[in-house]
Amino acid sequence: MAEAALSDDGAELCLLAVPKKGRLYEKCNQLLAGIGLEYKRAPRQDIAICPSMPIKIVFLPAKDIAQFVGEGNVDIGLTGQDMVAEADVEVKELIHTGFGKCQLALQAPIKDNITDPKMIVGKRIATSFPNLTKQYFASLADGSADAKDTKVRSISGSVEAACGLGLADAVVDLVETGTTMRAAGLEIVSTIMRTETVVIANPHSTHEQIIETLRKRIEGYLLARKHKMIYYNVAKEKLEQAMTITPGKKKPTLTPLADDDWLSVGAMVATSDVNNIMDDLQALGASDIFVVDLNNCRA
Ligand SMILES: Nc1ncnc2c1ncn2[C@@H]1O[C@H](COP(=O)(O)OP(=O)(O)OP(=O)(O)O)[C@@H](O)[C@H]1O
Ligand SMILES: O=P(O)(O)OC[C@H]1O[C@H](OP(=O)(O)OP(=O)(O)O)[C@H](O)[C@@H]1O
Repeated sequence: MAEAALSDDGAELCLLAVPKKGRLYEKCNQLLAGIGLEYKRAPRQDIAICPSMPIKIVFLPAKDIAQFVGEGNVDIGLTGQDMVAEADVEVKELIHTGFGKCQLALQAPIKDNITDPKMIVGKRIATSFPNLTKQYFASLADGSADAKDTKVRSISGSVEAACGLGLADAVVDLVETGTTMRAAGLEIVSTIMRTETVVIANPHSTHEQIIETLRKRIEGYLLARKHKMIYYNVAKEKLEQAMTITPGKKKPTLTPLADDDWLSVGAMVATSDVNNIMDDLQALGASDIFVVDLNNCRA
């Protein structure tokens, strides 16, 4: 266990790890701002203290976050499920954030026409996920002698280039849009796992209360990001139909208007549905339809 970080008054600080660069950096930074964790980070420093909570933020490579949270050096962190699986550590998965979605896939050159992952057993694989790759091939080969012959070479970046360079017959790497894969002349042979960014915590952390506060704040922030508030006026006789279009999270809020035959309705709606909902309400005869962004919320 690492030496505990202390606040000015000597209390132990909860360590929160976020990716220091790469794909997840910007999204995680927005999330920190959204949950009120402002911090000052000196140039080139990977540690920052939060004035508003007894928390020290550590900026680490996404790969190390899973390892450090699992081993208890850090209390809570944000990283990919792929990194957690690769590190093979025991962590509590607190929240699926819905961002950083992609898949870890076995990819081979299109020209080789590999139709079954078993065709790659015994060949050379390049990856930055050596543990998951070895496990995958062990399960594929059912313990046959060929499984041991599959050579897994660990490389840290630009994995897709390995086949073109003659270093490997196939690669295991992340695919989101497939642009990188196609540019390298590769195609997916099989999906090893689907992954997204998760909030993880060490199961034995002594900072249970702070972790719980962070969990609630992050959940509220993510819920707000996925929803908007819609407000509109509707004739009382159309209320029942309007409520089927906007049922709200529990129920919509109804407010009387100066005109006894009409009501004002407020309801939470999914961001992805908001335009269809406005179309449907307008077609029903609702008027003065407004949509308002949510900064944060609690269910
Ligand atoms: N193309 C992608 N689309 C969505 N999520 C991704 C993508 N690539 C990576 N991720 C997610 O982001 C995590 C970190 O990936 P990233 O490549 O940024 O890490 P890194 O290796 O630490 O950074 P860098 O590549 O800059 O060294 C991955 O473990 C995965 O969960
Ligand atoms: O399917 P796509 O949308 O093309 O995304 C996949 C690429 O994204 C990641 O790399 P990244 O661009 O983060 O850089 P890296 O190779 O340096 O890790 C991953 O390692 C792939 O190379």
